[in-house]
Order: sequence, then structure tokens, then C-alpha cells
Amino acid sequence: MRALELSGITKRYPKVVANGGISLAVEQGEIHALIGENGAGKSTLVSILYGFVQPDEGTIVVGGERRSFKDPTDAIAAGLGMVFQNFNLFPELTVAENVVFGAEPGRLGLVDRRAAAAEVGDLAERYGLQVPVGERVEHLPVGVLQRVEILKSLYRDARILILDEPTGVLTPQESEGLFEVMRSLRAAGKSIIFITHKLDEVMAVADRVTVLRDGRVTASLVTAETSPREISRHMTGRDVELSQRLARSAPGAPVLEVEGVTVEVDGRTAVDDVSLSVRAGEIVGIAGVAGNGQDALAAAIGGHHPLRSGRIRIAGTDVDGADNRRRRDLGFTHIPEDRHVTGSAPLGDAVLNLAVGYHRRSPLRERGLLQPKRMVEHAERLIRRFGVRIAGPAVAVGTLSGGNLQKIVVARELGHDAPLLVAEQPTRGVDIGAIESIHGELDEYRARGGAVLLVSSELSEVLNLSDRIAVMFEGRVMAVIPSAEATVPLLGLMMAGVPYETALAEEAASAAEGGTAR
Ligand SMILES: Nc1ncnc2c1ncn2[C@@H]1O[C@H](COP(=O)(O)OP(=O)(O)OP(=O)(O)O)[C@@H](O)[C@H]1O
Repeated sequence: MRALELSGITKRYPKVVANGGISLAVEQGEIHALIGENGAGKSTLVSILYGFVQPDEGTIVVGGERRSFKDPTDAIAAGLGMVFQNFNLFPELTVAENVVFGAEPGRLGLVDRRAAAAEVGDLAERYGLQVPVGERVEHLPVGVLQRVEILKSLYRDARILILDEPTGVLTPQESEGLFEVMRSLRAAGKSIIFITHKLDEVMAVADRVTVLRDGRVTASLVTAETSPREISRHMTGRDVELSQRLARSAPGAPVLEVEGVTVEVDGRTAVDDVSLSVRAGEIVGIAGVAGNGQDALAAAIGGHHPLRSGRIRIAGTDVDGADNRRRRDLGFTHIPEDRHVTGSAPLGDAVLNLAVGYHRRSPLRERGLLQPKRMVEHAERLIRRFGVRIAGPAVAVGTLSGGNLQKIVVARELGHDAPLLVAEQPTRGVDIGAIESIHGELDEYRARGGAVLLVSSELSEVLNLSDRIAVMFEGRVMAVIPSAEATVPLLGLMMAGVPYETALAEEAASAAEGGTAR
């Protein structure tokens, strides 16, 4: 039976057609992947489906009935559920309370704890979702929080679940766990719309895949009958070749030195006695699940957090007490994790966003005056070089899709050849073509002698780019290992807090049982 049918969905914005007549059918008990390059129209389509955005044209039919949603409440009532990338949970409430919160008519918002725990426990068991129903969600791992979000939708009787890039925040083991949950939901007759940029995930878990390009459907394929190459050709209109990394020469002098650094954030130790260094011509990757101190460490290097103890040197100079501007003068550049808040000025155009932070120096400023023509040329050059999809340099970056905004931030920071780059999640949410080009840029930057501290929860990225890898867990560096000795299972175990020696032994044991390495 058909769970959902979208026909001719169209949404126009002043300068782009975000969805240009999209038709899509999702069967009951099907995992349906939605894939496409940045700006292809995926978010717009699911925002329409969930009632956030109203389409200009087109129809939505759910379970055989024509529907129109003026807001998410309508969509939920029709049996839709959405799990966002950013979870929306109350830290001080238990799992069960979070699940039932707001969905209990007649109880005036008061939650009967015992009844809730029993009900949620039953629900979790029925769908094979392991959660500690009575525990406060505060300190639960991300993978569990995600299951709580899924339970929230199931509790509201969702028959169609939309998962928006759900693996972006998970360890490889947690992603595998999520896929298991998705399969058991499918077995129970639920339908899942799964947005991802990762072809291997499409192949692993989806029954069918719809490919979008420039707001249109370019293919709707049965995964068992297609290949990653065919899907990527429909996404990009060309073959994406994964480029070879450049030859590595011996690294030079240390550009970043972090010694015994401890940082407190909101009264808690976020970074706990961390030491590491990055040399010229070297990429050091930090692997870890988000929230294990990586962001606080990056903020401390950038001068946004005071150190409780330890020292940081940039290009040989102790930066204690130096503000962000002074650090930039010493050669520090930074791709921040949050491109919306700290990475960009949404109302500003691309010219401004590609110059900011560098507008005080030549060539963008000469004899104390900004050079508008040069700023425009600079923006145009970077837009071309990084393949940003934007109508022109005068467009406000706030209207760009997530991935294209990320390209703007990366382009700005890499466009200056400073000696040190701290790159946090540089390819989060960007499509495979753009990942390739950002990786290529980072690799070339390193080959030109740049030093990179790469913070990423994307293990393939860390493995592919880094010379050495540090794994962070609860503020500490578990180990720093040469990337040639690292494998996905080994890093995955350490990211979950397993000490290096134990992880090594466990990995060897599972490899002996025929598990996969790397
Ligand atoms: N509110 C808006 N105003 C103007 N343009 C918009 C708006 N929302 C989306 N767009 C444009 O619509 C197009 C489709 O964007 P959308 O966010 O749906 O893409 P996406 O496939 O989800 O991309 P990504 O993978 O980068 O998240 C883009 O060109 C984007 O700039």
C-alpha cells in the first residue's frame, strides 16, 4: 500500500526554483532515501511535507487521502514524524517524560511518571529501540537521544518518519544501531524517508532512492538494482572521481603547540589536560563524537575560552591573553562548526562574508580604505574555485542551502594561505562533489606547508586526510596515533570511551572473527 504520494510539488523563491514539480511515492514498510547535492531541494521538500513551508503548487496524499498542512501540527495529525539533526529534548526530564511531553490531552501538562514509563517501555520494546526509560536524558549519548526522538514520533502515532541526515552525529557503531532500528520499524510497517549525503548508507539501508538535482527528480531507483556510481551520476550529472591525495613530505616546525590545556565551560571541565602539536605541512585529525571537548579546545585555541591551566603557542608565540584578532595576525584561521551563528553573517552578501576577518589587510584594504572592486573580484574568484551555487556575489548568504553556506565559510578561511587552520566539521552537510573539492583544498594547503587541526566526527574524513589522529572522549585525548595504524572500528571504540589498549585488543579479536577492518 502506498503511504505517501507527492505530485508536482513546486516551490519558487525570488531567485531560485527550490522544488520544480517533484513527484515521489513512498510505500508502506519502505525505507526511501532522498539524496542530492547541496541546494538540490531536499530540505525544502521535507519542510513542505512537514508543514513548515507551503508549496506554490502540487498535492500531498497520505494513506490515500489528500492533505494540506498549514503547520507541523497538521502534519503530525496526518501521521508524519520528523527527527531533526538538532534534538529537541528537555535535559532534566527522563526519557519517558520527554517522549510523552505535550502529547497527553487532559492532563494539563502534568506527566504521570509511572504510567509514562510503562507506556514508553512497551513502545520501545515493540519497535526494538533500546532506551533507559527512567533516566534523565541529560548525560545520555547522542545515539540514545536520537532513539528518544524517534520514540516521540512513534508515540504520536507516526506512520511516516522523516530522518534528516541522522548519521551525521553518530559513531560508526551507533550508525549501525540506527540502521537496525530503521529495519525493525520497516518490518513493523512504518515508512521512512531518509535524507543523507552518503551513498554507502543509501546502499546499506534503503529500499529505494529518489535523486534530486536543481529542484527536480532525476531518478527514482531500486537500490538493489543500482550502484553508488549510477546514483552519483544522477546527482551531479557527471562521474565524481575520488582524487588521489598528494604526496606527503616530512612536516616542518610546530605551528600549533597545545600543552597540558584544561578548559572549564559552565563550571564543568570540558578539556582535560590536553597536549598535542601540529607541524607545518601536517594534518592532525581529532576524532570524537560531538560534545567531547573538541569545540571547547578549538575555542580555546581561537582565544574564545580562557585556559584554567596549560599553554598554547601559535607559530612559536605564547598566545596567553591574546585576543582572536591578534591570533589571526599570528596566522590562525578557523572554520567554525556552527556556520550559521559564528561562521557567517546571514543578511550579508557573499562579498562581505568572503572578506570578513581579512578586510583589514591587503589586498582588500589599502592605505586604510576598503577596496570594494577587489572585494567583489575576490568573492567571484572564491565562488568559482569552490563551486558555490549562488546567483551572484551580491546575494545574501542566509538564503543559501546549508551546504553552500558551508562552502562560503571554507572558501573564506582557506582563501588566505595563513600558516594554521583549525577546521571543525568542514564537510558536515556538504555533498560528495563538494566534499571532494574541500578535501582536495585541505590537502593542497597542507602540501603548501599549512598546518591543519581537523576536528571531525566523520571518521572516513579523519582517516583519509590526517597524518596523525587524536581521539577525544570526555575532554581527554585517549591516544594520538599515526593514521596508517588507525581503523574505523578502533577509532569508533575509543570514541565511545574504550581505552587504546583495550580497543586494540577488541578490534584484533573481532577481526579474527571475520569482522571488517578499515
Ligand atoms: N527561504 C528561502 N529563501 C530563498 N531561497 C531559498 C530559501 N530556502 C531555500 N532556498 C533555496 O532553495 C534551493 C534549495 O534549497 P534546499 O535547502 O532545499 O536544498 P538542500 O537539497 O536541502 O541542500 P543541502 O544539502 O545543502 O541542505 C537553494 O538554492 C536555496 O538557496
